[in-house]
Amino acid sequence: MADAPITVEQHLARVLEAITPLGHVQQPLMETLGLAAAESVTAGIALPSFDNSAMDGYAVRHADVADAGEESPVELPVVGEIGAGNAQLLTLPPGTAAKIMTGAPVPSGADCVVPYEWTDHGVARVRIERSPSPGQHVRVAGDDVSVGDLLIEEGTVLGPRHLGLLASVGRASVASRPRPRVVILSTGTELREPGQPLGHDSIYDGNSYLLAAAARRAGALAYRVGIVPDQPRAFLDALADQLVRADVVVTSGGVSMGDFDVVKEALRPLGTVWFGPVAMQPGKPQGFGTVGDDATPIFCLPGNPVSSYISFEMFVLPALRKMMGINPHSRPLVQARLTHAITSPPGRRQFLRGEYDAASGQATVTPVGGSGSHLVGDLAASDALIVVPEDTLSIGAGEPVQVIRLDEEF
Ligand SMILES: Nc1nc2c(c(=O)[nH]1)N[C@H]1C(S)=C(S)[C@@H](COP(=O)(O)OP(=O)(O)OC[C@H]3O[C@@H](n4cnc5c(N)ncnc54)[C@H](O)[C@@H]3O)O[C@H]1N2
Ligand code: MOO
Repeated sequence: MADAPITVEQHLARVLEAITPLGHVQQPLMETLGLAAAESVTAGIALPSFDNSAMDGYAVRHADVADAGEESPVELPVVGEIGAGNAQLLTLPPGTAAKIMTGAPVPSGADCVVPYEWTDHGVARVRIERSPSPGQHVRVAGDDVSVGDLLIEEGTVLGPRHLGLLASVGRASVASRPRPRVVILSTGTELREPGQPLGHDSIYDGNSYLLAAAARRAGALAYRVGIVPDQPRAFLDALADQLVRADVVVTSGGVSMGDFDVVKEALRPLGTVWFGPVAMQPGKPQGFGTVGDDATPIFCLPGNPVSSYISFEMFVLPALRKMMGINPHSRPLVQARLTHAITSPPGRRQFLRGEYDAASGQATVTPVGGSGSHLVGDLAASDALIVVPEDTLSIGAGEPVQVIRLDEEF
């Protein structure tokens, strides 16, 4: 007798309950791209940290050049040159000018900068033909960031702009959770590595690439283990070898009703991994539990490639995001109008592949290929999943549907 299927929500809830976020550590900034900050960061210094010039030109006192014009130029002695990172002149005497470069500190006394273009470019003396307004071309200390400003809130997913800001205030590291290490094991005696010759009854192992790439895109470190044949001993040996470097294990294949369903056969006796059907298509046969001394979470995904990938998106991705402290865990649902009618089996939530188009102002989604869970060509040609509820048997063209966009950051 087959087990009664559980819902997608029940399975996801069970998975997320078993997953705990990884502990956080200070990591060098460049290691944290795409990770969530595990601390709120405030500014230890102001930005800019000193008044500095926005132009290459001459630092002056406004009072000395207020009357300068093309017909009435003002001439001032040049008393020094201030470079960015090379500032000796700290105070500008009245009635003088100092050459100053973009980013260099404005000496005390000076209150504006005359760009080169408004002068004769003089070295010992300079002729100024136009007056800046008071403060013009001076970037005032703290006009961007003040000491104590909140720069990054805990939970922020760190992108290039955040890392640039953290570096700009002198932070070399930030507390963040490490990337989960995901070990991917493809099972199947029929599998061959890409690049190797294919027999009359063998196929290439696409799944471990699909899953490893999906894990890496989620921000994890993915370790793709070589193909494991349909022998429980070989599978358990490979698993034992890999556990040392795994925060999560993902297997593909060997979980349905066949005579050689290796993953189920090997893990069921442990009693720590649940196997059963989830009311979805593709992705009905699923396994989830823990293995090894550290109770490492293990996802046993079905071998059909589309089933494997959709199972990853629905269950593994949210788990990885929870481990990384990234919210939301699951991809958002968006609405779109269906361009072509579809049908769906009763009792299972169907995830049809589709192409999403928001260009016309009103979002639409076009089904791509059929519902078969072996259709990798159609999977690659799609960028969205059309979610058809369990009790819906058909949806007409033009009707609204819920869609999961697969390539969007969220
Ligand atoms: N009698 C039943 N048979 C099947 C049922 C069922 O309920 N009763 N469920 C079907 C469904 S639904 C799915 S999904 C599959 C899941 O099967 P397994 O997880 O046991 O996977 P395998 O049998 O090992 O492989 C299925 C299919 O996928 C191909 N495959 C496997 N691994 C890879 C890989 N790494 N790269 C590319 N392709 C792979 C494999 O060759 C098979 O064609 O079971 C149905 N059967
Ligand atoms: O449910 Mo299976 O996962 O159709 O291919």
